[in-house]
Amino acid sequence: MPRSHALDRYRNIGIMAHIDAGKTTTTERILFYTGKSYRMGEVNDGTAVMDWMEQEQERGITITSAATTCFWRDHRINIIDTPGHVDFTIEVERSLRVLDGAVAIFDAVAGVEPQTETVWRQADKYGVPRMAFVNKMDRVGADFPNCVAMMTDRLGVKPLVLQIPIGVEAGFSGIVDLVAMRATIWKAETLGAEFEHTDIPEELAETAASARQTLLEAVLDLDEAAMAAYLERGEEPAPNALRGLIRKGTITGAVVPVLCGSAFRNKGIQPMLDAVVDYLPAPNDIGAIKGHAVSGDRSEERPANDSAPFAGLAFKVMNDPYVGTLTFCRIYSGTATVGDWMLNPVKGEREKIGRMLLMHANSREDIERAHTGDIVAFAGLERTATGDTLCDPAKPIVLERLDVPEPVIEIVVEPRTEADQEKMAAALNRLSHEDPSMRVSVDRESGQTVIRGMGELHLDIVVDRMKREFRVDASVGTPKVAYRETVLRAAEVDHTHARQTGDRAQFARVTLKVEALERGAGFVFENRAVTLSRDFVAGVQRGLEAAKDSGVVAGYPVVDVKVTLAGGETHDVDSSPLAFELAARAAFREAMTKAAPALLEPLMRVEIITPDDYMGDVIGDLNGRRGQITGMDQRGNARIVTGLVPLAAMFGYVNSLRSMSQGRAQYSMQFDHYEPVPQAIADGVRAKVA
Ligand SMILES: Nc1nc2c(ncn2[C@@H]2O[C@H](COP(=O)(O)OP(=O)(O)OP(=O)(O)O)[C@@H](O)[C@H]2O)c(=O)[nH]1
Repeated sequence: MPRSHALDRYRNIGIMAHIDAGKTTTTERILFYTGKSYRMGEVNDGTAVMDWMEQEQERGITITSAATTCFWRDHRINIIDTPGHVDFTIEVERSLRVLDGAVAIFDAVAGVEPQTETVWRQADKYGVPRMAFVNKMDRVGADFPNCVAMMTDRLGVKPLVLQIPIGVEAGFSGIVDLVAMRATIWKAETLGAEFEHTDIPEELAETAASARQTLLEAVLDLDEAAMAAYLERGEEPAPNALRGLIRKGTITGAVVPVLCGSAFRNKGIQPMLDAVVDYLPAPNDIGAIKGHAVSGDRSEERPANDSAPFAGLAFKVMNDPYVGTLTFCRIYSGTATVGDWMLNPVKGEREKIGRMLLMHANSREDIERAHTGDIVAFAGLERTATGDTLCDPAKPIVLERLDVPEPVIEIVVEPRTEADQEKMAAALNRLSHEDPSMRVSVDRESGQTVIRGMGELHLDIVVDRMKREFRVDASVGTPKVAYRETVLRAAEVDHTHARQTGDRAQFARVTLKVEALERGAGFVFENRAVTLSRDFVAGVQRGLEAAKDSGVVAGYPVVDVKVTLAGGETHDVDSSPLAFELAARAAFREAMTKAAPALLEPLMRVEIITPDDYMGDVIGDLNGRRGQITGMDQRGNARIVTGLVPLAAMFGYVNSLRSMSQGRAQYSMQFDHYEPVPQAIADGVRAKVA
């Protein structure tokens, strides 16, 4: 089966936005105009095509990213939906990891909101070229220039304004295209499917001319030859040449094209699709995909073409009631055919392609062959988890994994019956396969199952799915902060494990040093005991792996610590890997105790938007929550307060804020960093655990 479109006619894009900016509505409109969905869904009545998970419909938010394929101007556009809620960071990460370009949606009233900023930085990390769509131009208070100014201030980007709105709020009717220098007006009665091109309205002529000049200067700045032609001969690039220059600047990240519209009022979507085709990169614009060899650090890469060996990244695993496991994979090089064997080099397992599906928002299509640039779903793979590579068994490569954020909140779940116990274990195993940002562990002492995640909403949804999809009956504890432990100083201990059990003796002696590492460094082990055999060192490592799960302050996982095995002593007969494992565990605890152990708590970055009247109360309340105010700002007639507040003090904040402001203030919150807990609070946490 040949490919339907040449690789340069592919666009793998994501749509990113702050919650409620209108991502789902925009995606809906795209599917409508590209002919893939026959009924226009409305988020408000829960019929949106992309939001098909039960919980999503009930809660009216987009949780999982669905990949869908549509066609525009003889290009194949694969859209990967990304959630806007920060609790689903991992969904954003995994989408960004496989995208070639993104459309960022802004609310024309709110401008750049905190979550947009977060997602924007994540996209920076992956080097994803972007364009901006300023949505909701029909809303009261819509302010296009303000939104553009905020992109410069908050995101530090160079916005390239390609359109200006015609009218605003209820009078918003179309746009002026500054590249073609003409107006586009939508006919309301045809759900935005029809529009006409007209001359630029007279009252906008001057504004348009000056905006065009700004655009021209910014673009010419990117290309010396074009600039020379303009300066020396007064030649303005023709529209197509101008588009070429804009495309170049977008792909290098030098500029961010800015468009506007109103998805809800069916305006601005078709030019946005044109811009996706004109300015966002094709897979072959991105270059070869990088990875490394299965063993060792040797780097490897694969070119983006069908004749290279197959390599793809599994970026989403989900359970489908009809098909079973669906593994979404972005193909970076080569082709995949039903019946082929693939290697999962991370797991060292082979998987056979039994069935391959192309996903549309509300239907799926069985395909025999997939090509470079495609995003497909393999059905029935059992061993591959989110983030794993799939590749040609004869040419193994491991592609870079996703960054998985650390969980900050935890709950205890207890199955009601023995049968539920088994079902729960299976359900949690399955769910953590799908979602690497959710961690499950069993407390060694209490035997209780603990689920850790990114926020209250994240855990709510995990529990909800466990109950509904897997029919597990379980009691669920209240969410608690996922504390961590670390050390503030260094300490070295020498520990001997010598025990006589029956007629068998055990002996191991280790010298361990623990020291503090910077935040986010994790847990690092170094072996300097050159005389110890490899088996014994492996025993030490096993002991440390077990011991680091439960620190000496209150039994929380230990992070940002380096442990050095500085020396060891063996006995000819009585030493064994197990003896070293036990010695290391005891030595680690002893060393931690001597190295000023401390409890770490997650600090959240909080932004509150409140009417002036409640500003004092909001700040007073934040202070009472051990909050540290980091900024105050004015947006329109609202005040914006930003601060760092311990997560422990933020439970139930939504209700407090509501009653404090008569429901008029809003907030958003996201994890910032871990920090040592003040002594008095640490004592409280310890007392609760003991
Ligand atoms: N006035 C106006 N409202 C809009 C527009 N686009 C979307 N909305 C409304 O804004 C709300 C949020 O839109 P969604 O499309 O669900 O936003 P989202 O970004 O997908 O939100 P999540 O899925 O929750 O992340 C809905 O009530 C939409 O009807 C627009 O252009 N104008």
